[in-house]
Amino acid sequence: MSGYSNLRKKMKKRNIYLKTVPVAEALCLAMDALDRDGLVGMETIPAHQACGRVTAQAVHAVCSSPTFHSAAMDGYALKAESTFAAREGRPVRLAKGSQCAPVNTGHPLPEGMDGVLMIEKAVRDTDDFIELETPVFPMQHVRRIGEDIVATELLLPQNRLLSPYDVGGLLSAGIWDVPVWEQLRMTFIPTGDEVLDFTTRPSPRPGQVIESNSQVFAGLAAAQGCLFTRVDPVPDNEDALTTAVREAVNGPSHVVVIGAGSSAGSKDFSRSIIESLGQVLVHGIDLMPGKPSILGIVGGKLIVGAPGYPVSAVVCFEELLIPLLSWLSRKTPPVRQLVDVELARKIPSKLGTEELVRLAIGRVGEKLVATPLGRGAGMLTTLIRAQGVTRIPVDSEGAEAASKVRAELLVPAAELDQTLVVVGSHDNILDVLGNELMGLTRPVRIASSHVGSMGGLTALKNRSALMAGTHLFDELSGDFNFPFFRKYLPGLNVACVNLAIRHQGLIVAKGNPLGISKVEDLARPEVRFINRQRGAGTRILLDYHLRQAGISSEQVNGYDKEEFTHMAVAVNVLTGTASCGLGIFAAANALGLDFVPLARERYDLAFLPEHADWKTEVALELIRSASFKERIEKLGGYETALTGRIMEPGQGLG
Ligand SMILES: Nc1nc2c(c(=O)[nH]1)N[C@H]1C(S)=C(S)[C@@H](COP(=O)(O)OP(=O)(O)OC[C@H]3O[C@@H](n4cnc5c(N)ncnc54)[C@H](O)[C@@H]3O)O[C@H]1N2
Ligand code: MOO
Repeated sequence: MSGYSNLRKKMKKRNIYLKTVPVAEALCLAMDALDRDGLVGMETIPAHQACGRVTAQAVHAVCSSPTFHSAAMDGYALKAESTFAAREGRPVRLAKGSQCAPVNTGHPLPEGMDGVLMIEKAVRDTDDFIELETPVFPMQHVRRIGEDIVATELLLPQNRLLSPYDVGGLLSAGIWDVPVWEQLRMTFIPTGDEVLDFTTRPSPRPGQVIESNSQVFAGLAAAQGCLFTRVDPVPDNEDALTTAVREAVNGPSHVVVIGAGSSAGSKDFSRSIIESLGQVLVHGIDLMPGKPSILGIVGGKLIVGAPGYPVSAVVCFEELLIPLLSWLSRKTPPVRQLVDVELARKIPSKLGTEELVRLAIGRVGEKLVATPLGRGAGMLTTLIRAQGVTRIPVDSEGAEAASKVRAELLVPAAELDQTLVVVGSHDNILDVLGNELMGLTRPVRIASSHVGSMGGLTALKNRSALMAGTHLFDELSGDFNFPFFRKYLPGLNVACVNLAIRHQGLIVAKGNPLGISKVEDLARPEVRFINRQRGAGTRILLDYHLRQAGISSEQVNGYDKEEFTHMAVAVNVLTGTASCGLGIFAAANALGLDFVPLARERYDLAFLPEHADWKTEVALELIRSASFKERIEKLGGYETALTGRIMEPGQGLG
């Protein structure tokens, strides 16, 4: 009984009444509630330090520029009318001192002079006189007083984001101090018992997480011209967090962010604390990730409850904080470039919520191809790997593979042309290749999508990848890849370069407690297998070995359980979810697992020569290099006898 009532009490405390609103509405609610002029004051700062700041008032020029008539060229100042008679072959002579005077660019024009002859136009130049054959018209090569800036004129209006050019203009106009809006200040309060202060360089134990969101926010805030303070992480204790929030609100910051604790957990206090100190304006936006974001107001300051998951936190920053910081600082919010991209894989989506999906984007021929990245809100690497983001509308169930979607770019468009799209089977060698390509004078970035060898061939066929990682073994011929090219890419001229011969084997727990030593062991009832997805070369290899051993798939416990990568298979073994899986040595090695070698196979990169571009060429050249071979050998579990060679049909492992 008492257990029940405790739980009910806890449930009552939980914020299960989250009511989501569209992002635009959330922003309006915050803008309506905040007194911007009261919150963000004006200050006067030295003009030379004002780049990136926003003028709070109109700025008028104090002095003109130039402040005097000035020579625009090196040459001779003179009276224009004294030169009117000059013609080719009928030079006019002017005495130095009385009729003309030497001037350099920028010098004041001597009294009584109104034009400048460029020095190279003087057909004779002696100690006493010059001669010219072309007339000078009045004010020729002269910069007049106030040509650029006229004293008293409006130089810059209010709410102008000051550029380096503006600073130049301010100084030229004799303005030493400039009225600007205060620079926004943000305090970030990381929360959570499990959250470790990164400044102590901690080693996380199970249940612990290294605090990183504050530093992501620090960088994002700096990019918005906002000063940033992080306080030490606060444990999941309502009183301690309330104190931290109160202190932050009483401090100099205009914006206070509580990192995590925004959702419905029994220790998620952000909402109740904001309610106790001020007002919650929004709890929940119609957007995933980032849904449980909170906007509130305490003591006239903006207070934000950012979700704890890194991707959700970033969405909260990008969708809510950037528009609000821009508004508070009177800046125009940044706009991302839009491009149409073709999806390399389908994006399923739930009806009822708008979803943001990050994309790895690269140019393949005429089109931009996008691979949807994982959607876990905790996947920081999706932020690292993305070049764009697409929005799946609230009323959509997603987008199909090969369909076009609109993407917002997170990088300059030119970067997409430097990206080599590799689709297909994944191997750690691709990471080595990716790293080496970035070291070139003209760096190439790899965007790789792991859809298995067959998926890679489909991508080549659809011209949505430049290269495809493939290791398809044909048991009839004993050859790799070519029999599959003939069958699935008929009529296409497909070439392939070998990256390595790699060792595939059974990945088992450290010490191999079940004594798994051969493929026959997979039929033992106590062995729980973890398979690869259909179309993966590794799965085809498994099926071959099962057939050789006379074992049907039904006999393998776990045959239907699929993972998409070697590492995911290894993780299943590490956590005990499975006792065994087929994969490469590198994956077992990375997680300290044991490896029972089963087969040697060719891991190649396939490409269409007539579709290849400079990036393909650069990659091929690098793969052929001796240093690349050396790096592969260092990984262990690979042989490099064929590395860099263009393969021939029927070559097998020879
Ligand atoms: N029953 C429900 N559960 C959850 C809901 C919901 O609606 N009902 N919403 C889910 C969604 S969506 C999100 S997003 C998260 C938001 O979680 P919180 O804001 O409450 O954050 P925590 O649970 O405390 O942490 C989540 C996750 O993030 C890690 N974390 C926290 N702070 C940091 C930091 N500064 N740096 C790096 N990582 C951090 C934390 O350890 C957790 O792993 O809630 C869902 N749950
Ligand atoms: O909205 Mo949460 O931010 O999906 O992950």
